Amino acid sequence: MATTTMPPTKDDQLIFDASLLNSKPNIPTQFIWPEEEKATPDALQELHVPLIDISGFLSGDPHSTLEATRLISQACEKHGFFQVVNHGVDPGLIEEAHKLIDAFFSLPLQEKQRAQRLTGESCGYASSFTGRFTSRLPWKETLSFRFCSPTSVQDYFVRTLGPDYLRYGEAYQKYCEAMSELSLKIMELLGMSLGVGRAQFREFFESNDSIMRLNYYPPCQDPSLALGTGPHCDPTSLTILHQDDVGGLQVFSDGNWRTITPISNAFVVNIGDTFMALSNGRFKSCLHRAVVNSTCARRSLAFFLCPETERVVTPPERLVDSEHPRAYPDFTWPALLEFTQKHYRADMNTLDAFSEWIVRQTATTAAAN
Ligand SMILES: C=C1C[C@]23C[C@@]1(O)CC[C@H]2[C@@]12CC[C@H](O)[C@@](C)(C(=O)O1)[C@H]2[C@@H]3C(=O)O
Ligand SMILES: O=C(O)CCC(=O)C(=O)O
Ligand SMILES: [Fe+2]
Repeated sequence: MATTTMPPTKDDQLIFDASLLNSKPNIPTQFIWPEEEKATPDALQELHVPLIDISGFLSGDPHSTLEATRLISQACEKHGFFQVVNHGVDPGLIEEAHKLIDAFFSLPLQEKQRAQRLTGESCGYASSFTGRFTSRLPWKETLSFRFCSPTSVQDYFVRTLGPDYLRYGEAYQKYCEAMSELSLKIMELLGMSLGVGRAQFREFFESNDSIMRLNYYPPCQDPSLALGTGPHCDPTSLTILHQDDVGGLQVFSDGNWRTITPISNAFVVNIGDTFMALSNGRFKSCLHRAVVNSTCARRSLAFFLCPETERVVTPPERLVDSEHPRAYPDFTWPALLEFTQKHYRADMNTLDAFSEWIVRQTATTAAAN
């Protein structure tokens, strides 16, 4: 199979510039995924999951709340994935957030690089992950930023890119606030589904230190060899994702990759590793990936709910007993984040690898004292 190598830049750091790469007949080898991870035709089958209507729960209807918690338990015990509709988020906010993805990623590369994500950092602009990994690169560009206060997003855009980007800051600040509110409501439902009460996880995440990511997947001339986002479980707690109408998200369920067809009025929700640990392993962290296509660019908006930095991730007592011993050690979110940025490439085994790493670190520290 003929492949090209990545064009080197002046400081020898590889750059993913899709408009240049796309004009070549073949994709660079760094973007070719191994046979066992590539997109396969069976993944074209749809994953059948109920759309959870949360309007009844939001307005306090007990019957509808009970039904929502039943469906959520089923989905989270199985694959950690569901979709919500009638969520109350303003469609105009979502539309604006998608428009600004297009506006940002169509800027010249040099302008986007003013927000360049530094090695080991989780925020900023990343054109693929060329500086971080040398193989199995994702065919995408991303912009990630922190949401932790009523002005953090706004401040990020203005500080990093200048006052001309205030419009972006304001729009994404509002979007993150809506996502944070929605995720707290979902935390109430998750608490009820796990039988630990409505307040348990809502209080835990009330003041959160979350991450917002804009994903932009340019068309790829050979989509059967590449992946937009490789198979992974999100290390974060809960992901609320809105995909545009192009499609590309796939979830692993019952031993197969399955497609999640976009629904414009729905949010895709998935459990991440941190919540799997909080639930003592009862709810599964969702294994997912995104494929690319040869004709049109795809966008997705991902809000990753994360605990405040000093909060200890430990399951409620009610979820630990002799039949369900502790599945994971206590940790803080920054320790897991650092693990994924500096020591381990996030995949389907991140939480187990991290748990073993913590246990080893603790033993080493104890031996040294
Ligand atoms: C192709 C990829 C994108 C990703 C790195 C990966 O190899 C597969 C995991 C993805 C992940 C998950 C955790 C973090 O959100 C992230 C920034 C990371 O370090 O690994 C993402 C990367 C991404 O989504 O862009
Ligand atoms: O774009 C998508 O559909 C998935 C993105 C994703 O998994 C991520 O950003 O962690
Ligand atoms: Fe993800």
